[in-house]
Amino acid sequence: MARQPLIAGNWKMNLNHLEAIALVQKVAFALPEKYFAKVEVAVIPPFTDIRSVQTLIDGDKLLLKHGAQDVSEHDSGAYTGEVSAPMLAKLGCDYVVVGHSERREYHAETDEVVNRKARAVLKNQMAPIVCVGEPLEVREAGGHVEHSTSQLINGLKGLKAEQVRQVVVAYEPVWAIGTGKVATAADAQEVCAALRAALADKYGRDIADEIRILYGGSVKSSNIGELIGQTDIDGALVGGASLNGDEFAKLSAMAAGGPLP
Ligand SMILES: O=C(CO)COP(=O)(O)O
Repeated sequence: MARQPLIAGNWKMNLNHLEAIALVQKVAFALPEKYFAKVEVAVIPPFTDIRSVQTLIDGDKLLLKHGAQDVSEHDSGAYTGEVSAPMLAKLGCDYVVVGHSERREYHAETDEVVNRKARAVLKNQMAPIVCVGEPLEVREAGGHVEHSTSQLINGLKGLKAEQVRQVVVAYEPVWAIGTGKVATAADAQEVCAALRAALADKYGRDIADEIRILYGGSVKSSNIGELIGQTDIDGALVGGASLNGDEFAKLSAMAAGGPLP
């Protein structure tokens, strides 16, 4: 079964809501509708931008999807500063990133936390983008496959097979994030294939074949073609390059199989 590629732009902590509107308009203007038949394109802005982005997408019937970068594991209550999955669902979010390495590193998120967040997202009919990936010292010691597969299997613990089907996986080697140092297509494929094999082991081949596995780490329009040409890479989680509307549109068009006119 063919998996539809997904290009998701993780804006991280960039752009206020006015800048967000300008960027979404730019992407929508630069990327003709016909490309959306071949690639799903999502923007993942900061929480404070989501309402503006949702209003624009809905109002102009744009084909872009949108999501959030994080979520609380709790549904409601005395959790000052947190944003819940029901709140994000109400804002029409399609995707929620969980377990990004920046959250794991700066906010001490463990696999158990990531697992509870993924469950909260699924319970509210959105798709979690579960991020995994090794730091440089693990890669240098040769433990990258083991590290990433174990993060994934722990992150999905206790989910039913029909929930696992909704999950998107993102392999983001920490050493390739924001460094300009993209993993070679072969390196990325090695880990993405291992992640799919681990999913097949645990949930069966049919489910593993349905799940989209993205690569993330210094993805640009100039390298997406080679990455997406790999058997087990179904798109990208894009940081820096998603902040430039023309570049993000170009990158998305490349993932759809052809350059922009
Ligand atoms: O962390 C990333 C996306 O979630 C990747 O960021 P860069 O594309 O800026 O390397």
